[in-house]
Amino acid sequence: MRNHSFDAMAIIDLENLTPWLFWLAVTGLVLSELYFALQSSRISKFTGSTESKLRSVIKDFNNGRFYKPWGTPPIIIDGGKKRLLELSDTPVLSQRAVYADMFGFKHTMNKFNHTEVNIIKSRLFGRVLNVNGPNQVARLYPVLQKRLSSFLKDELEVLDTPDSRTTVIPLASTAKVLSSRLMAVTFFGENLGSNPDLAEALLRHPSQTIACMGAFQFTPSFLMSLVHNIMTRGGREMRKIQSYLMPIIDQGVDSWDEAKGIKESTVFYDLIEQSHPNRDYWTPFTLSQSILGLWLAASHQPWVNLYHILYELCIRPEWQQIIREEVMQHGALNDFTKLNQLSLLDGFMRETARLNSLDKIAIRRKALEDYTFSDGYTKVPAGAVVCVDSYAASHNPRIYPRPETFDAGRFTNGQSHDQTNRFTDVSENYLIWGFGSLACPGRHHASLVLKLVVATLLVDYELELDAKRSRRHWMWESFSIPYNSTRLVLRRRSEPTSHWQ
Ligand code: HEM
Repeated sequence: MRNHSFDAMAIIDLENLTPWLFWLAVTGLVLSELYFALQSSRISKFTGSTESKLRSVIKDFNNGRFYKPWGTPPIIIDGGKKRLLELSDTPVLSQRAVYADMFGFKHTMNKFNHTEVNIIKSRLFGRVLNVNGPNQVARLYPVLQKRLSSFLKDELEVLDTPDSRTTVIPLASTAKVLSSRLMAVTFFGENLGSNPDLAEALLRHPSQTIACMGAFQFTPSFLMSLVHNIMTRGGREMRKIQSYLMPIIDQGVDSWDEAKGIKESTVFYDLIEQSHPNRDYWTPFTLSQSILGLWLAASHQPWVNLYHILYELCIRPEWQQIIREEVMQHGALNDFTKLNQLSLLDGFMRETARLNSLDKIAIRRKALEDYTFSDGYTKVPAGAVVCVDSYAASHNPRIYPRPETFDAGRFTNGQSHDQTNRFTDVSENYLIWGFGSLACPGRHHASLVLKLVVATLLVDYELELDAKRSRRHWMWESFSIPYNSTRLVLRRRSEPTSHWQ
């Protein structure tokens, strides 16, 4: 293992924001908090309440309550399956427009057309990830095991080694780098995916995009391009990624130096092949630009899930033992099909996701024109964002008795009345993947990477939180964001089953 420091890691990595932008944002937030706090108090009570308002502003900032009080809040609708499908699949309620606005894709995705409603793209991604994906990830499993092994040996950022069996690592950044490295293999294969130059760009670009998303909230639109250029050093990583991909797309998959068998199982290969007949539309530039968007989708959620799964395991040591035994009894570590079938591991991950989703709202859509839902009542004006409350769905007591309780066995012991019970299932009572035809097509890839990491760590280590630095997450708007400071203690088990040859 070697000490390794990465500077583009947290989902909103404050160190990564240019300092003056950060302080500008903080000042803007404080002023706006004050403005809204004072505006909401009656003039007659103004002087009496000013002190307490000031105190609450300070308290909010101490508690990490960063948010954008002046933004128009999204319209939250409720509803069953039919309404969720209508929300998800109505073309004028655009998924892409929401994310393009949120992440400033026009800048962060190299001039991405942020108003397009692009069914061609969704179909291509769906076919590659959702239809072909499950078989492909299974074929890549041994390569991923190898990559995980080399990461644990050579790339783990070590904070402390109190004794020869114990290693202390940063939980959030390890989860982030590790899932990026593994996901890179599923996308770009063993050689290209492990190329250190590309791997770093693949790690940094999503972090920069998310940091830009934070900064864009305080940036007048005419300054966005400048801010983006400062924060990303002229879009260096974005251009680097495209410069690796475009020649291969242009010259075809035969020009790509990757072992046979591995190459054909990657997302990149499939994207090139499936888009080939339509190369006039999918030029090397357009396809590589879309891959940047796909990579963002693939990067920013899995690591947060990994963070929470490891955190939950740390505070439930009995479940470490239960899942470890399940993995070992089935000899599942070296057989992805078996690993994927383990119900306790899968149920633990689903329960973690039920209670710890990154976003408390789901199926965000922006109305490209005025829209009235088929009930005739719910009207959405053009430009508004409409969505559902995923927190409420996953805390419905009729579906999940004692919904606040973490019950890791819920999906095997009858304490869930949802019709689905798998981590990767899509359900109206479990919206982490969204719903309808645009539900996350990459969930099988995410599940593979998460299961591989969790099972491997459990077989080799006891997991603990470093009590001194174990804060969990803070809220930013509807997002719950892991703390960077949380430390994970890996204690090598006395009888490790050495599965690495
Ligand atoms: C635990 C990890 C992940 C979670 C929780 C997650 C969740 C989501 C959610 C909530 C959506 C939006 C659905 C909607 O708006 O209706 C989405 C979309 C998407 N996700 Fe994921 N995702 C994860 C991992 C991945 C991975 C690994 C990939 C790629 C390999 C991926 C690819 C996509 C794509 C392409 C879309 C857009 C779908 C479209 O436009 O048709 N996701 N994901």
